[in-house]
Amino acid sequence: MTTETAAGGAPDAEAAPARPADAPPVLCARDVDVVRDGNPILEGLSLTVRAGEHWALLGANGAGKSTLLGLLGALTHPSRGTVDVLGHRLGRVDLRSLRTYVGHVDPRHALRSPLKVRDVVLTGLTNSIERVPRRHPTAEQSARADHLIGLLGLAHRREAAWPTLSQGERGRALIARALMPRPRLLLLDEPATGLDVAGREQLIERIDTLQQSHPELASVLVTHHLEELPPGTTHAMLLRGGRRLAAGPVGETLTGELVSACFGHPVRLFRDEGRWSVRTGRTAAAQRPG
Ligand SMILES: Nc1ncnc2c1ncn2[C@@H]1O[C@H](COP(=O)(O)OP(=O)(O)OP(=O)(O)O)[C@@H](O)[C@H]1O
Repeated sequence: MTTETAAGGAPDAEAAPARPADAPPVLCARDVDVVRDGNPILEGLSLTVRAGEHWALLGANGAGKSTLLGLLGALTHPSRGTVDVLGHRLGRVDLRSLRTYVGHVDPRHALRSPLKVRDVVLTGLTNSIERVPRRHPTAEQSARADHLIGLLGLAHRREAAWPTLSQGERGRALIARALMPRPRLLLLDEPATGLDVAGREQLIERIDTLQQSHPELASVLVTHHLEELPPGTTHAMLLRGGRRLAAGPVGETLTGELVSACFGHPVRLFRDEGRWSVRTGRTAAAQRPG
């Protein structure tokens, strides 16, 4: 059954079960500003992500989503405020060591050589694009790579060369790669961009399986499209102009009113079997019976 999500903040009956509020924070950003070339990109942002939570980061083009993801992934420092990843403060520890705890899936992965899927997944151990010469995986690491390839639905493509993969297969291979070092946090930057319907649905299905098989893993997924959110999404942050418009459990944040304000366009939200869909306010009103 499709239901319109609550406009005023009532919990959504289909929302994923809430995690205990005292689960340990995987990351904690407090009052963060990012300034680039004198321009404020993020202003006064705070966010706490706990083990087992799956956050959606939503906002229009230029809202600051990728910049925030770069901070959470220990790729950059804030200009003001603090970011703690698993209790380690950015600026006080080596960023490379922090990245071991964070799996960052970027669809713009710049691999040029024809590595096989299995070898691409194994580069997650060295956090490198290409294979590191003279580094050979252990039997346990190879077995883990095969396990993750199966989990992401790519067992039949294990020996395929990277350039022959479809975009959807590449996206799933990159998630398997990001999981190799057993991260506590998975960051997904617009993972469904450019996928056809089948590719998108396969991706969402695999993310769903992953969330169920790794209950302690936390994730933050950036997207412009609510249709791309996995049903296990527990929380959402809405960004507008580098500021936090709303953040919290999906039942409170993914409402027509807040999403309309986030994108600057009137929309209505519907939820069916855990998945969201959006229609512009006017169209949805015209289709209402009676
Ligand atoms: N190094 C930089 N110098 C100046 N401005 C920057 C820099 N990096 C990003 N910006 C600006 O900051 C704003 C936020 O960029 P960001 O890429 O984080 O947004 P986004 O929400 O991910 O956008 P999109 O949805 O289009 O990918 C944009 O206006 C962008 O032009």
